[in-house]
Amino acid sequence: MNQDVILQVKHLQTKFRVGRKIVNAVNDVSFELKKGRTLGIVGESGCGKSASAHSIMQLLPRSGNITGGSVIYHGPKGDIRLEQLKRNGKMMRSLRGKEISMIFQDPMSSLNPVYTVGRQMEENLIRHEKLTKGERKKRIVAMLEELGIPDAERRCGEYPHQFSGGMKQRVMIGIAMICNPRIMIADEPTTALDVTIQAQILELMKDMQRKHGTSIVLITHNMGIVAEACEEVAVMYLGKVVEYGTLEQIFENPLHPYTKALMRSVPVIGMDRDRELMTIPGATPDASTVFRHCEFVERCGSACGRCWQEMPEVICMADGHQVRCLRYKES
Ligand SMILES: Nc1ncnc2c1ncn2[C@@H]1O[C@H](COP(=O)(O)OP(=O)(O)OP(=O)(O)O)[C@@H](O)[C@H]1O
Repeated sequence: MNQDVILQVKHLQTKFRVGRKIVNAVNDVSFELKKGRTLGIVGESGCGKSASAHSIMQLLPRSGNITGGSVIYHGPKGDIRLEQLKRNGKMMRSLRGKEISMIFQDPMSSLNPVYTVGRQMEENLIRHEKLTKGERKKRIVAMLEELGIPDAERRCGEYPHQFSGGMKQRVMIGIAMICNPRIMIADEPTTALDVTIQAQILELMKDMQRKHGTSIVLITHNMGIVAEACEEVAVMYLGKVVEYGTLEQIFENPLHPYTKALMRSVPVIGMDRDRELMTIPGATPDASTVFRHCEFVERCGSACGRCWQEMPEVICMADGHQVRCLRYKES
């Protein structure tokens, strides 16, 4: 095993039961998170990004279950198989918020409106650290200052509705970072924010990473955000990782037609001004469909007869770049 890897997801499978249907939300997903780096998980809505994150954190709802594969956390006390832990067992509770934290897309629904911001930041400290009330207050104020929230001492006594959207998201980062976790999973942390604030929040996360050495999994549907913030990238489509590599590999030599389509769908700094932004035709199929051929075939501009007959396996290039496509050379 590579010493630099902190989290290893191998052939993970997660299914949801919806009535009599089985939804294959995560279907043979593998990736590695390296220490102090940011892995981007990117793909359209419904491709299984959040289900992957919730599987790692053991935060799946009752209807969801990990049915295969493994999630190995290389922690300070040795390796822990997270998928084997009870969702609310002692070990998982001791890791969640302390060593592995998560920030969610919508701060409004994640922050509790009836508690002050300081009280909500204090919760993780009470749970995981042996500190006096005064020491906790000091840590919270220092964290809010680090997050660029002016007048931190006073503001930690205020309620979420007294904060702007961007400030609320800073608080969410504060809650996630207060115990200095080794891993932070950020699920679309900037989606609800306008573009300037988005950039500030991303910069702030990178800042925190530089200062604290945090490893980040950044979930997004936006290739522009991947380009700005990530070092490694997993592109997901319908529960599978269809392309995986370093940022350079993915951006300089995209191999999967879906990755290429995603890139054409967002403006990226430096792109030709006259180039039109494209949408990907069609919609993601229902995740309960059982496929015997490539899941992307109906939306793919490069598909051939074989693509309708065979399920592509992962192909690994000599430089480690991976793709799940029969036509990656031709597309
Ligand atoms: N609680 C649930 N019950 C049933 N199906 C679910 C549940 N949560 C997610 N799914 C299904 O699992 C699949 C993956 O969903 P997931 O939320 O992981 O996608 P996503 O890529 O995170 O999308 P988004 O960007 O919209 O958050 C989808 O088909 C979705 O409908």
